[in-house]
Amino acid sequence: MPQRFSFSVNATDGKARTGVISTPRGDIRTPAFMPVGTAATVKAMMPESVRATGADILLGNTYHLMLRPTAERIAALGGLHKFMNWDRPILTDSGGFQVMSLSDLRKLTEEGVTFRSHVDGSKHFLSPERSMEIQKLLGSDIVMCFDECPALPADRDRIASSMRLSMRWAARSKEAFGDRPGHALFGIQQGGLERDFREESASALKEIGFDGYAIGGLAVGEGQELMFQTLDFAPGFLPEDKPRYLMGVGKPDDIVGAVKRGVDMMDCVLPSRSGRTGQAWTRRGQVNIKNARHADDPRPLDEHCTCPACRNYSRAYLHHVFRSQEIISSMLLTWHNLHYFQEIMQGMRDAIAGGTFEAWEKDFHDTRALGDI
Ligand SMILES: O=c1[nH]cnc2c(CCNCC3CCCCC3)c3[nH]c(NCc4cccs4)nc3cc12
Ligand SMILES: [Zn+2]
Repeated sequence: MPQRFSFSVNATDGKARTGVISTPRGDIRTPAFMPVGTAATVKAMMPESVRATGADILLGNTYHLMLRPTAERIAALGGLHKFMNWDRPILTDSGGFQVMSLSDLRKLTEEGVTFRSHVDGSKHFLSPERSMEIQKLLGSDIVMCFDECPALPADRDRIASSMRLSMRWAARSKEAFGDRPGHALFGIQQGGLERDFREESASALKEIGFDGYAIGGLAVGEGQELMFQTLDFAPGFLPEDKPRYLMGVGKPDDIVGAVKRGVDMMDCVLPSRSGRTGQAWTRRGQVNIKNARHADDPRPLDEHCTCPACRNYSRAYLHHVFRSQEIISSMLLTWHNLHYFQEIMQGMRDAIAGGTFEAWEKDFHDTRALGDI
């Protein structure tokens, strides 16, 4: 078991790369999709089920865990891996993004952010230093810098000043992180949709030096076309030999387009959250199991899928348990969606390794165009 954190690119096809991130807690095959484990659980899934879908790594949520049960309590209980019974790699976010999108009564200064908990209104403070301390208490393997993600649309001055604040916070994050062999710290590129600010941000991060580089500030309402337009240049400013993590993405076609443009890692609540709302993602598009058209349908969600939901249950059953708000509904649809997202990642890893990414992408889009049967 390696005691260090390292990344090796094993094959490329155009800008797309496939490789492995080695960590003391196990390998992460890239391109990788990271399921979100918000309050120390991937909702409606046991950890062994998450592993069975093909996940090598999952996300822990600093904002939620610092409020409840607190990072100190998780540390006293042996850390997040032990607490949630997941012994493979965990990436934790810095908490900054969620503070800005979930909490109220926030005050943002150069120092950091003070805010009130959305749980009980108690007062809290986050800064690069406090975020590093919390993520260390949680014991995560990949730590994210404390950054600010500006809401779009924003004018160039706002984008520039926000990005420069995040770069100062990145330097403070690195300083506070210290030297932790086997643990990684990822910087986060900002700069909105602006080529010059993306380049300035990448240069600042490379100067500081990180184990991996995230692309932040996207998937915040700009739409797929503008996101792809930005991804046509933003990853290229980052080091080739380090992992690139696109934050908060996305729908299956967003994920494919991002990998095509050189992204190695992604996270999104979509497969788990939409599973709980009855939305199934399949190779032929989305299936809303709530729709009456499924009530008598004996077929599986997706006859090609090997997940437990598709192997053992009919659409009629899934329709019934969703309508009846049975707990198994969230379990089966979440399992299916995570399984399908991991299948897309495995398909791309194989296609890049075989130099057939273009053909794989064409088949991916043609099949979705057929629509659900
Ligand atoms: O610049 C960013 N800096 C830091 N985090 C970002 C995130 C959160 C990524 N998922 C964290 C997870 C941690 C564990 C709990 C779940 C989130 C983003 N998510 C999105 N889009 C999806 C969006 C989600 C919500 C609104 S937009 N763009 C993002 C941009 C940034
Ligand atoms: Zn399935």
